[in-house]
Amino acid sequence: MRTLGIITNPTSGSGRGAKWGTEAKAALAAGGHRLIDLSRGSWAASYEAAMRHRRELDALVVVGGDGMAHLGLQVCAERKLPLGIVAAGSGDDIASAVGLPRHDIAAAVARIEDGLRGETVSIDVGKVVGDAIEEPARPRFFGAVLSAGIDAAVASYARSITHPRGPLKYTVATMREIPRFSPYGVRLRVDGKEWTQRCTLVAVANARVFGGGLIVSPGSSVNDGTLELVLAEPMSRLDILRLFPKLRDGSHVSDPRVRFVEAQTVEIAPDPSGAALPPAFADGELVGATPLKVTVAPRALTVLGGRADLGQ
Ligand SMILES: Nc1ncnc2c1ncn2[C@@H]1O[C@H](COP(=O)(O)OP(=O)(O)OP(=O)(O)O)[C@@H](O)[C@H]1O
Repeated sequence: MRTLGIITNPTSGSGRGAKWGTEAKAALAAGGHRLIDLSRGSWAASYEAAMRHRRELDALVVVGGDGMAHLGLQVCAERKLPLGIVAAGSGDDIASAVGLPRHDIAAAVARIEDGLRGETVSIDVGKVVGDAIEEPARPRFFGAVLSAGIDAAVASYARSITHPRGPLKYTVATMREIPRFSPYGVRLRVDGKEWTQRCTLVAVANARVFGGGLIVSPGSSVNDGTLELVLAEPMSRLDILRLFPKLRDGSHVSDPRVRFVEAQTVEIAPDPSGAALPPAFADGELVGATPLKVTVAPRALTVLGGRADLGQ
């Protein structure tokens, strides 16, 4: 018998989170484990409950999408506490990056059981420091991608509105943000080399995918010990709309306006040569305003039942 913390989120997966959370708890309890339910009324309150109880746990299990995996990362990374992920969100980029099943509670719990018997994978995570990182999780870790470009502006507006709900929120936010777009001014310091430029997209990728399967950084892998800076030069609004569909298969790699730079450390700061950068988002969650410093924390997270193919 193991002591497992579990965090569920009723809002995950367009409202299916409560039902899936109940199913996951029942399946884990049937395995004979002692469960401590650390779910609270918000992401921050659940995080704080998990931090208070983490020393009592053999592992933490999160049920939901990337927001919940992002929560689990904060508690488990660099602490040798294994993380179990029951992927039940709209995107599940982190679960996909470690080859875990989606929307299949029995299969996800079976992987957690495999993990408790020793089948685990250790992955890199991004570690973010900065004065404006949102409380309570500082420094902030991420599993998939951190972005402070046009997609972060869309995410930021989507977060500020209550209607419509679900994926439609992002359509509304895109329709609002693209017409207002003007290239951002950014000062970058990448492994000690510094420059300023204007850009459309500035992202730091640990995994290949973000935004529910968009292949923003095809060359990334969550166990290669590096991050990739993804930069897109200034573009017209029409070209941005043309770029987005290319992320579905990663074909933007052949666009000369998009650059990929392998890095251990990336510092992102606003620069007056262009429009103000939006606040950064990572794994779909608000991280906070720039300046931010991102470093790679190699193999800092152990995922139960993760596979070495890592979703490539
Ligand atoms: N207890 C809670 N009550 C309300 N909202 C919560 C709670 N816990 C987390 N949240 C928020 O709910 C949002 C959605 O969660 P989650 O990411 O798990 O699902 P999703 O959006 O369906 O999946 P994905 O992020 O993979 O697309 C997150 O932004 C998270 O901060």
